[in-house]
Amino acid sequence: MKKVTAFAPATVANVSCGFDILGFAIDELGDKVSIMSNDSGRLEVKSISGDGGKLPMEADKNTCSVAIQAMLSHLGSDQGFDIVLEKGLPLGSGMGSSAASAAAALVAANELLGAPYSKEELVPFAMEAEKIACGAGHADNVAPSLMGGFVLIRDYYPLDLVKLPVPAGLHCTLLHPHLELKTSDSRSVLRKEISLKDSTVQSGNIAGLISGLFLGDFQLISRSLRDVIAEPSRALLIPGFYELREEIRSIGALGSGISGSGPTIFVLAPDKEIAIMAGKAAEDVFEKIGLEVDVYISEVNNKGAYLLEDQI
Ligand SMILES: Nc1ncnc2c1ncn2[C@@H]1O[C@H](COP(=O)(O)OP(=O)(O)OP(=O)(O)O)[C@@H](O)[C@H]1O
Ligand SMILES: N[C@@H](CCO)C(=O)O
Repeated sequence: MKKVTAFAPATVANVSCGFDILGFAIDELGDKVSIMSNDSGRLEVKSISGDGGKLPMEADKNTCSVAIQAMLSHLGSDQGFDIVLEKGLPLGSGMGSSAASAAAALVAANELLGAPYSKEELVPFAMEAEKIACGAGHADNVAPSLMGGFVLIRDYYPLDLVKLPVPAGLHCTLLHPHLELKTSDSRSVLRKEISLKDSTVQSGNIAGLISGLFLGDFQLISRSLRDVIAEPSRALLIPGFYELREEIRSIGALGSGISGSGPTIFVLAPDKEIAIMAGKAAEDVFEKIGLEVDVYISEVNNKGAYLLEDQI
C-alpha cells in the first residue's frame, strides 16, 4: 500500500487589521499527516501523537478527516483512507493548529488521488474542517497554510484568494505564553457591530498593510499594524499584551498583535536580529507576570504545505 506524508505550517491569522481576511505562514512549526488508502470505504483516524490525548479520533470531528471527506464528496469518490496525525502545534494557541492538520491531510490525500486539485483549490475543503473545530469556516489560517506566504481573502462568497508579496528581510517572532484560548471562545467576545469610524480606521490600515507588502515599505507596514475590531476585546484575555507592545516598538520591531485568536502574540521585524531581541523582551515581560513563554523565530514561509516522502 502506498503511504503519503505531508507537512503543513503554522499560520498567523488576522495580522492585526485583517480580521478573517489575511494570514501568513511560518517556517518549520507545523503538523504532519500520513495517509494510506484502505478497502473499507471509510476514513479512519488510526493514531494521533503530540496532542496529549486531547484530540478526537472520530472521523466526523477530526479536521484531517472532515477536510478529506469534503474533498471526496466534491469528487464523488467513496475511497477510504487510514490517517495518522503527528501534531507539532500546541492546541488553542492561535497558531492555526486545526488548520495545519486539515491542510496536511488534504495535500497527502490529494496526492494519493492523483492530484486532481491545486493547493488553492483545496482551501474550501479545509474551511469545512475549520467549521467543525472553530465554529466558523474562516480561511485566514487554512489558505496560507496550504498556499504559503501572505494570503488575502478578498471575498468569501465566492472565495477569492490573492497571494501577496513578502518583502525581503521580513521576520516574524511568535510568542506563545502558556495559556490556552479556544478560537470559539475568543470569537464569542467580539462585538457584533462596529462603528463607521472604526470601519474607516480599519480599512485604512488594511489598505496600508497590503500597500506596504507590495512596496516593501517597512515603515508603512509598521504604521498599519493596528486593529480596532478584534484586539480591544481579545487583548484583555492576554496578560502583558500592552506592556509587551511598548517594549517591542522600542527595540525597532515593526509592531505586534494577536496571532489569530490568541494567546500567541506575533511580532513583525525588519531583520533577524530584531526578531531575536523581540523574543528576549517577551521572556522578560512574561517572567515578571509569572508566565512561561515559548519563542519561535521565522521568516515568512512562501511554500506552504508540501509532501514529505512517499513510501511503498
Ligand atoms: N486535528 C484536529 N482535529 C480536531 N480539532 C483540532 C485539531 N487540531 C486542533 N484542533 C482543535 O481545534 C480547536 C481550534 O483551535 P486551534 O487549535 O486551531 O486554534 P489555534 O491553534 O488557537 O489557532 P487559531 O486561533 O489561529 O485558529 C482547538 O480546540 C483545538 O484543540
Ligand atoms: N480570523 C480568526 C482566526 C482564528 O485563528 C479569528 O480571529 O477568530
